Amino acid sequence: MHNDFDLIVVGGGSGGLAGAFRAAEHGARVALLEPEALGGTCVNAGCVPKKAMWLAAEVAGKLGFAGRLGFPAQDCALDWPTFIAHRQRYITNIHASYQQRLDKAGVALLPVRGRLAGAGTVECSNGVRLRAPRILIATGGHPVRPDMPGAELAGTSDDFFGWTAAPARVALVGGGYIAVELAGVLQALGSAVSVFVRGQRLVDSFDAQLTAQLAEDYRQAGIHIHFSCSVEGVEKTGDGFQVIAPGASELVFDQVLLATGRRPNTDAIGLDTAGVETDRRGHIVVDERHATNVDGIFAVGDVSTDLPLTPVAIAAARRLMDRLYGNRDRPLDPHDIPTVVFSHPPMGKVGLTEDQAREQHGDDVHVATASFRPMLHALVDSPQRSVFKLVCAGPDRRVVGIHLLGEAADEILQGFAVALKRGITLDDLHDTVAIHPTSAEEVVLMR
Ligand SMILES: Cc1cc2nc3c(=O)[nH]c(=O)nc-3n(C[C@H](O)[C@H](O)[C@H](O)COP(=O)(O)OP(=O)(O)OC[C@H]3O[C@@H](n4cnc5c(N)ncnc54)[C@H](O)[C@@H]3O)c2cc1C
Ligand SMILES: NC(=O)c1ccc[n+]([C@@H]2O[C@H](COP(=O)([O-])OP(=O)(O)OC[C@H]3O[C@@H](n4cnc5c(N)ncnc54)[C@H](O)[C@@H]3O)[C@@H](O)[C@H]2O)c1
Repeated sequence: MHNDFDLIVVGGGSGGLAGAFRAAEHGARVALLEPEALGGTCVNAGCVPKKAMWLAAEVAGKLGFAGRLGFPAQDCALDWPTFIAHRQRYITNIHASYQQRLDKAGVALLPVRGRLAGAGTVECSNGVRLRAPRILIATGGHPVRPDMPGAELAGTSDDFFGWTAAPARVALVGGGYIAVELAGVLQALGSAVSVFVRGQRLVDSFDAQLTAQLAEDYRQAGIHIHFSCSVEGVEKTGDGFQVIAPGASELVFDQVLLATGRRPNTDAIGLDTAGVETDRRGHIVVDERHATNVDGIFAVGDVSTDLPLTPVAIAAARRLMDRLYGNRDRPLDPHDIPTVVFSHPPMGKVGLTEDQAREQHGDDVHVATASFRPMLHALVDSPQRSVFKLVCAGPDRRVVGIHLLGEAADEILQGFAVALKRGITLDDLHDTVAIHPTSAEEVVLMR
């Protein structure tokens, strides 16, 4: 049977683009199917616009300190339209850069939706059928709305990125990455923020001691967090929206955002036709080499059972293409993946939390913690505290977890994540001379 391409990639987000580029580098003839803007969630409605808003919020926080440090007081309110023009120009440049790179790499970019029509065949939304011996599914995911009355009155993170002003009163439903990140941004940019969390703590995949401090930092910043509070619906009132939840009956909001998780984009992509297996939440089941149960069909990124983070999608796609076309087989290690919540302050982790370490190593766990005020916060007498924590295990006190909450945690973690992966011990950290005065030095000084 005639093949049009060596590889068809369905989805031009983080994973799909990385796979298309790497396969083309190895000489494969690649078609990339993407009906929307290049870059997918990360570039258009995720990491990139979110980080831009986070940076604006950081600047707002610093401007708030300026008056207390002796700088002349000034109006710190953000002019959203101006900032958004900068944000979107940055994103447009990313699109242009991807387009140029695809052209240079000889990848055929087709602005269509794809669906599997049997092994080796993809049917495009314009009716064209393409054939290739290998297909990569990288269709990502979308926000879910809980099944409750009035859910359609609320927005999601996708809607947030369309806003051109900070609403005066915002409710966020959820206690995960997105709820915590958007709560911090909106409060810093002038909204009065309430967060409704079903459970008893924020981002519960992170260390409990750090998330408790983050909740306290948010409380000090004026954010109202309602823990153990299940939202049962949203209603329109005279001048806004009400969240139906215990203790919320008096509260009215201008906007309600649902940040209650995401689902994979697996509907209508022909998985049944091709016989591709999914798990109970609809993610495509892949093995450690990102192969599905069907020969020649692979999946990476949020559509798969992998951790839904951009660098994971990219690393998985590159390694897959190195194996398929470059004769180099290095499966992605799913352990010890560093990750940061862009809260205010940011919170990062790599490896095991203290609880996980105790489950795996019993009593043979040593924990070192530092809780301190970063210098700028001490200078302006702000109550915000940093909490850093090392989790070590075994007789040689190998570092199995690093947890950082505080200014610059997002930038500090990456280098220490390399060290953890290389198997360093607490003694190795103590043998390293500190850089003073920094927050990072606490990592090598903690006992
Ligand atoms: C608000 C928010 C903030 C985030 N912040 C971070 C962060 O700071 N750091 C981080 O690491 N991760 C972050 N993430 C997660 C990150 O965005 C995702 O893990 C990443 O984008 C997944 O990449 P992907 O390639 O799997 O899917 P996506 O980037 O979602 O790309 C999928 C692409 O497939 C296309 N597509 C869908 N169906 C079809 C079809 N049938 N045919 C053709 N194309 C199709 C879509 O249009 C889309 O462009 C964030 C996510 C959100 C929502
Ligand atoms: N900085 C980053 O790297 C970053 C930022 C944003 C998103 N992401 C990725 O995207 C994924 C999705 O983010 P997210 O925040 O949507 O999901 P999440 O899984 O982090 O959090 C979902 C939250 O919603 C709550 N929830 C679920 N159903 C609910 C309901 N019916 N009512 C009330 N609460 C409910 C959960 O308890 C949880 O607190 C993350 O897991 C992460 O991998 C990463």
